[in-house]
Amino acid sequence: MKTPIHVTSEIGKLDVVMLKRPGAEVENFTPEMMPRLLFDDIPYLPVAQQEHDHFASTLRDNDVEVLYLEQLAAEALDAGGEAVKDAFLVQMLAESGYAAGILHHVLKDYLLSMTTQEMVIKIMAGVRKNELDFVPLDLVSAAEEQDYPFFMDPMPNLYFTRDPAASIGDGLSINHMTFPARQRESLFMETIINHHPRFADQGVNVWRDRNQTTRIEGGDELVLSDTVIAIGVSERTSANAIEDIARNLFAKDSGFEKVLAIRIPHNHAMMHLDTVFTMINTDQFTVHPGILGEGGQIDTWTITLGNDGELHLEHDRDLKRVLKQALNLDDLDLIPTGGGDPLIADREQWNDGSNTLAIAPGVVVTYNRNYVSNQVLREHGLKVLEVLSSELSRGRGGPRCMSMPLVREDL
Ligand SMILES: NC(=O)NCCC[C@H](N)C(=O)O
Repeated sequence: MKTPIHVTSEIGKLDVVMLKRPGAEVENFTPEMMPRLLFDDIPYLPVAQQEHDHFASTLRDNDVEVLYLEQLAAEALDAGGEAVKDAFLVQMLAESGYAAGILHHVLKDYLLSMTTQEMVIKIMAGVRKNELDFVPLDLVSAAEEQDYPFFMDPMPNLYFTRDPAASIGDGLSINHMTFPARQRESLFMETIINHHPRFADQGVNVWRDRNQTTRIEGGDELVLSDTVIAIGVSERTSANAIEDIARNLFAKDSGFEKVLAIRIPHNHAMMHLDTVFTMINTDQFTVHPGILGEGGQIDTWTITLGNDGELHLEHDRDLKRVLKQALNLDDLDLIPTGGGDPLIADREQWNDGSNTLAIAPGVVVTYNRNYVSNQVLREHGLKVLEVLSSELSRGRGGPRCMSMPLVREDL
């Protein structure tokens, strides 16, 4: 059966992708809230939307079917019926701090007074206290910061559809994310997989669900081939989660036989592996020179299933050697962000210069602002499709972060 999720590489011709058009959530907050919401600035929404539409039309022009998270979520809830919508709301409210109590009921009634699509958009955008004709007088509310403007926080990072879930082979991981600002996001994807007619009962495997305590995010999950995935050991993805998903992939007949764990610095600029390293052709990768130590060294562990049924880990510090072995390549081209100039590399990495989205082998979508890295990619023979990036980049994610491939052609 052809499954609605099928991704056996980072670079196979992209057929179907899921995006989220930035909505009110990307400007519905104060500067004070930015660090907690993992944003470095407040985007100008109309321009962010224009830029995102340009990104989507670049993909459509290259024969990619573009689906939208916000639409799929509403369709899934409608297809599921009253009970599914109710259960979704109960869970979303619980995860927003309202498992019970008067505010649980007030917020639920408010959200249910809308159409399903309006409700989904409202949950994403956040619910401000001044929207409701209700002043809570209970003890829990009294203990809260009275001036705090929200009952339910906005989810500005939703347009980075890459992270709450990751397509791997004929399935996906639905992720338990690291920071509270993003943890509710994966509930939308779980709802879509379970109830949207395009995905429900269509043989989609969930390799790892969101009801886990260990942390993993899609920006750290790279499908290098139909047998190998790379996972960043990062600020957002823990070693325990990597071992857990490796065990599941090996046990569940996924086709994957090798997991390369790659340790990257743990900081906001390099929060995921795909902010510093992406695959762009059968033998070409972008890499931010700042993650490599002396002589291009970086800690990697190749994880396989040992004959004893336990995970077997092999440590190596030579990234090139590890990739060549795992992918059976004689040589490969690690293309440095910013052409290797440390200042340009740091500047362009900050604006997602390493975060390329391959839509076919050797064809990548990048932000236009990273003109040095883009030129270097062209010099290495890549076809580079540039998209607009003044406002979208303020959320600290690039074209790979803003896209969740659902179907790619096999290589
Ligand atoms: N895959 C990615 O690197 N996604 C970018 C996520 C940016 C977002 N502001 C975050 O900190 O989670």
